Amino acid sequence: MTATKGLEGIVATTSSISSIIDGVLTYRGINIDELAEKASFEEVAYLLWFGKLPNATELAQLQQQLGEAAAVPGAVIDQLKLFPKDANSMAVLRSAVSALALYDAEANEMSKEANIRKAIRLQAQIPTVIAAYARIREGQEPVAPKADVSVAENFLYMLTGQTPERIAVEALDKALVLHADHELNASTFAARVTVATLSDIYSGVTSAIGALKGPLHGGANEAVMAMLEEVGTMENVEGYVARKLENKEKLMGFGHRVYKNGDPRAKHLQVMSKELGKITGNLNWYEMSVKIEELVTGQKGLKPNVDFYSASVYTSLGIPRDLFTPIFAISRASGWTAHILEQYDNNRLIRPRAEYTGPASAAYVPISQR
Ligand SMILES: CC(=O)SCCNC(=O)CCNC(=O)[C@H](O)C(C)(C)COP(=O)(O)OP(=O)(O)OC[C@H]1O[C@@H](n2cnc3c(N)ncnc32)[C@H](O)[C@@H]1OP(=O)(O)O
Ligand SMILES: O=C([O-])CC(=O)C(=O)O
Repeated sequence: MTATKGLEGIVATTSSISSIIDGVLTYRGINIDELAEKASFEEVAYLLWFGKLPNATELAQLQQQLGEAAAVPGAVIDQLKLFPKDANSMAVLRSAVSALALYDAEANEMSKEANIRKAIRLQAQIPTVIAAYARIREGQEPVAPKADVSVAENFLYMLTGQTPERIAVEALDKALVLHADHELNASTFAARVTVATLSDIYSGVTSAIGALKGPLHGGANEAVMAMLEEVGTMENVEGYVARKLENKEKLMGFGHRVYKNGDPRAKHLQVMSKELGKITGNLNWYEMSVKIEELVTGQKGLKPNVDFYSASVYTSLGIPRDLFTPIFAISRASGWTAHILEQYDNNRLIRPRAEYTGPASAAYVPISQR
């Protein structure tokens, strides 16, 4: 038995939800480039869950279900109020999703219908929890969700209490489409491993949030913004990149386990970053990002991944840095739950082996002799 570090190249399951073939990403066979231009996040969530694009009635029904489910139990809001005000927002989300299960009468109901209802509830409630905590920590009351607006609009509305600009809603919606699913990424794998024990969907999503939080995965978008803030101005870019490369340190938002010739989602976020920078009158983050890309790709051959330009996009939308990874979770909740449903449909316990590297045989030494 020989281990493959990081399971690189190991095909661990079959899935019909999304594919990465020759660097092309599809959701249910539809190219991400087309979805990014034409589909709403709700259409994409429907596509991931049900395997086909919704017709107008099906889409309206899903939008209604999401709107109606968006309010979270008061007990969960009360718990958010008890959390430290300086807690990590992904840790808050992980705890809150776990808490949501306690107030869902169907939490441990394992029928397919119940699991679809819970997937929709989770999708609807995750943005509410994130926005509520963002306000609570600032000493403000949470804003109740609207029942008749998109996930993107509702999130921005709940953050500020103001109706967001159309352009902001469109940008966030597109970002949600781009992040919705990505084959067997680490957080989705974590979700599938958890529910393959026949544990419940909340446990699967809680595991996934824990995995997404790390800076080698979803947490990279916050690390990118931290880098841009540290660099500060265009004049500092060259020195910063040179230092990082010289010290063999990672440049956040670059590289990918699967894409070696570039992440097809990055170009959409780059365009959005530029457009939003023009609208806000601050192209600094975008221009520094372009310069960093030029240097890192030129000198190291590494291409930006989905997290790289999303950092400047979210900053231009006025979103605080520590909500970037939670926003990723809003989107990826659709993919996680689609994968959980798929896992339940054709389940087998996921239990690989480890190559043992410890001593072959060791004596038990009584405690008095150690
Ligand atoms: C949504 C997402 O999860 S996208 C990924 C988000 N994560 C990041 O942006 C963090 C920065 N990137 C990375 O850490 C990595 O590229 C990962 C984790 C994404 C992929 O990791 P792996 O597939 O294990 O690649 P690995 O770490 O083996 O890298 C291969 C080589 O490229 C280098 N490399 C990879 N990414 C980077 C980077 N961002 N900066 C500098 N060097 C890098 C490695 O140091 C390694 O060099 P070596 O062969 O000289 O030792
Ligand atoms: O697939 C991966 O390894 C990481 C990634 O890009 C994602 O989850 O979107």
